[in-house]
Amino acid sequence: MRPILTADQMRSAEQRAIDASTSVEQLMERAGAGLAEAVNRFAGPMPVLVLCGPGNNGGDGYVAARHLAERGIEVRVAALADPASDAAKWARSQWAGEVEALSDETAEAPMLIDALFGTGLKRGLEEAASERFLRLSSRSKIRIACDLPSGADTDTGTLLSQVPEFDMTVTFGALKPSHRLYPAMHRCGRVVLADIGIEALPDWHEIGRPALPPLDPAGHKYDRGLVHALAGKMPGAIALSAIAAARAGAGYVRVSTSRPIDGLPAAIVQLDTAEVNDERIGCLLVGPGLGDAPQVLTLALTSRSPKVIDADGITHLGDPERLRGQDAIITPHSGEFARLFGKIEGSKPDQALEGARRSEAVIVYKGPDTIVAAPDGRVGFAPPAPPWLASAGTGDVLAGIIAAMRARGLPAFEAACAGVWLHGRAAEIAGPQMIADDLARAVQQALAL
Ligand SMILES: NC(=O)C1=CN([C@@H]2O[C@H](COP(=O)(O)OP(=O)(O)OC[C@H]3O[C@@H](n4cnc5c(N)ncnc54)[C@H](OP(=O)(O)O)[C@@H]3O)[C@@H](O)[C@H]2O)[C@H](O)CC1
Ligand SMILES: [K+]
Repeated sequence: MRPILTADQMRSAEQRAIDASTSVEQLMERAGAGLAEAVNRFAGPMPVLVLCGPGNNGGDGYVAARHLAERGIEVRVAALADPASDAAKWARSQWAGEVEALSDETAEAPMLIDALFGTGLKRGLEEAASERFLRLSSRSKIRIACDLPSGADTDTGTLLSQVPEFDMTVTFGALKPSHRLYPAMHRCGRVVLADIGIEALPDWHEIGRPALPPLDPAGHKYDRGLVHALAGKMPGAIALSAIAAARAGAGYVRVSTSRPIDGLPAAIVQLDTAEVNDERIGCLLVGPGLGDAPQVLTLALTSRSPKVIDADGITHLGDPERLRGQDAIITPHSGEFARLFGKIEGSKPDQALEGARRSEAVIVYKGPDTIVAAPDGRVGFAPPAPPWLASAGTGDVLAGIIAAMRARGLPAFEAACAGVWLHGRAAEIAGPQMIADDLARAVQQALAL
């Protein structure tokens, strides 16, 4: 799993490396060399224009320019301003070529490397600089960002000025929150992580392929996890969740429903009773299609089993403190999150963490940039998911997959992360014209790959 550090945490990690007798220039040399290596592998020997800013991001740009030129690549460098830091001055002094001043006359090149600003960006780019940056990037065939696309705030995903779409972003030591937060994440292209020898042991990471517990050859259906779903007024939604839970490998899926649900596979058992204190339940699932039936949520909260609470279940909670001691995972989108927790300041991960602490629940905060937050401070950031996931019923499928992961024995945070990853992978497999029913079936393939 790739670590994620905020700008401040990155500066501290850099300082620890410096205290352990690595110089900033050494770190910059590794960063620029890593950038050049990634550029060369990704795009091959294409003429390059490197735009360098005044700080250390610009310094990385000068180093990369030198390494690319040493590989025989045609490189031009245009500077927005003179280097302001000692390390950037050093990097520029090592670049033997010419440095043009970035102006309206600067000519484009087939490849653009943006080393204007990185984690030190404090405000949007000035108008003239922004126009030149956008003009040159629109005229290049391949755009590569050094550390971050210039204009993207490091920690929040916000764009402080206009940011073009990049093909690749090469970052150093750890990813930054904006590589995985909307809207900045969708400007980064592929995010490549170069090792510069700093240690990052963070609580935040990018969600990767889950490690699922191996199946016991002698295990029975309860060992593989019993998901018990509680239906409400619109049983189609809980049917999608139940199918997804079964396809995600739960050994047994049961649905308590007051009326028979059409179209459920025969393997999913329908019950007209709701014994929620059966100790064999690995995960209780409530909320999809619940509608105006808050008593079903109240019943679920009397159970000692782990639970996933989604959709109307979240709406009926009212007070997040009801979740304390419940071993719950909740899966709100931004509207549900705001209704449950009210206004919380800060970035999306800051808000999700505050919500997790208040409720003692693991929170899957959904959106174009889904994140998972745990009360102990861990945050998982989903890799980009296909845009066609935004269709009816896909949230029900996610809740079902997470319930299956929990019932299969993963702890709450890991189960939520695994569910989010499998959901995105299943959407890629199901393809752009998928409906939620296809997504539920594709979970099976996502697990097998
Ligand atoms: N952290 C590490 O381990 C390493 C990081 N590297 C690279 O360094 C950058 C971060 O470098 P830093 O110098 O801190 O910041 P930037 O290069 O992003 O920019 C800072 C300079 O830019 C000025 N500034 C900020 N915003 C603007 C703006 N909108 N317009 C004009 N100028 C701006 C700022 O000046 P101020 O006077 O405003 O403070 C600074 O001069 C990181 O992203 C990596 O790429 C190292 O190379 C290796 C180790
Ligand atoms: K940059």
